[in-house]
Amino acid sequence: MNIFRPSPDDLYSNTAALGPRIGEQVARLRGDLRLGLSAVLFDEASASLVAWVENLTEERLAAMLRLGQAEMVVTGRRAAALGLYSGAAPTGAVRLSLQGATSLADLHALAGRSDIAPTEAVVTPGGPAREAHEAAILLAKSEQVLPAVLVVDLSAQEPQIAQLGLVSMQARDVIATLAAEPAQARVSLAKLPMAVSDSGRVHVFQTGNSSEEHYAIEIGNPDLSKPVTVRLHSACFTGDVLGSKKCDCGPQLRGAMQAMSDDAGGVILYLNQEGRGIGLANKMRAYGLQEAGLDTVEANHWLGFEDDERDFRAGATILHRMGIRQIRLMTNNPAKIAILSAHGIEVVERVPLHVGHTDCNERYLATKAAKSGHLLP
Ligand SMILES: Nc1nc2c(ncn2[C@@H]2O[C@H](COP(=O)(O)OP(=O)(O)OP(=O)(O)O)[C@@H](O)[C@H]2O)c(=O)[nH]1
Ligand SMILES: [Zn+2]
Repeated sequence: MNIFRPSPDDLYSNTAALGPRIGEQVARLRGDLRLGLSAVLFDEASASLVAWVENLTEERLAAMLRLGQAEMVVTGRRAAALGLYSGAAPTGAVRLSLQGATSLADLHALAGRSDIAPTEAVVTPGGPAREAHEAAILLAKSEQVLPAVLVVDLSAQEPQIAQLGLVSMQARDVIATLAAEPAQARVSLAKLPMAVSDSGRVHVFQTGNSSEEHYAIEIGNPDLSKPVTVRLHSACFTGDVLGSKKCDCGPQLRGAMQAMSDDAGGVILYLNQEGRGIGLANKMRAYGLQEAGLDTVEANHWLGFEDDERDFRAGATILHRMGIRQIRLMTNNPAKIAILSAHGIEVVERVPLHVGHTDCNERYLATKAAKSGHLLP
């Protein structure tokens, strides 16, 4: 009789499969940093203890400061907003030396919290940013947290820190994982009668190793084998749900749905990239700054973000998964056409979508045309 007995090698590989893969380790890392825990990031020659300023508590800040000289790492955009560069802002992460005692309120103000009093704390540019610094900033952006990180070099204390159960990773692996386009798995699909059309279906896609979800909404019965009318829409809670007059999102969403229903149907890709990818909390901070006179792009920069932090590759991936190859794209944003085309979707036609202009969003739309390349009517 042939009895299967796993060899020691099989047993080892079976057990190894239970352990976290790199993408899963990054997911754990993001979870820990969001909780306000610190984590250890290794690069060429060093180990850095990193924590996001926005999520730090007084107690953990004090514990980090006791370990050694702490530095803050921000983006070039934020460093420029702090007045550290007169010319163009450097790209990527920038190290800042903290001079003297630094409280949590000081760090929050340096990070760009526009809702708290400005700080008297003095900062000066530090040495060149390392991979660990870049990784910590990318992680914060990926969780829609202000890109500002407290860092302590761990060269001396590494064995002591190893006892604490903090997540540790190679910075290079974090950077590579965050740059990769994650898989999109369709987890559910059901019919949904809507005001614009009795026939419609909602597909829910979940993104590998993160809590992100995107939706594809079929309006009517589009023939997916022919060029499909598609709207690649980014979530806007204030516009889509509240009917905000500060942007054109709500009217664009409803206008696209109506046009699809009036024609041969279509697909709305509703990507959860609130606030051009900076999240609702930061979008509201940006609105606060806009009340003080900044435009939509300047406000993003002031908070340390780029003009547009969205990754439209998810849109292309979802279209491929649905078997859609050719589209008529309803948009005024050439960047959307470029990314979809670069990822194997043929945009056979651009359908302009100029609706919802109000006195309140005149400056917003003019700024998008002037600075972000949006096409005018
Ligand atoms: N950061 C930031 N985001 C904003 C602001 N106003 C609107 N948004 C967001 O901007 C995004 C607009 O999305 P879309 O309408 O899909 O994109 P678009 O780039 O305008 O392109 P088209 O509408 O297709 O021409 C949404 O995620 C909104 O939440 C703002 O002042 N600041
Ligand atoms: Zn909006």
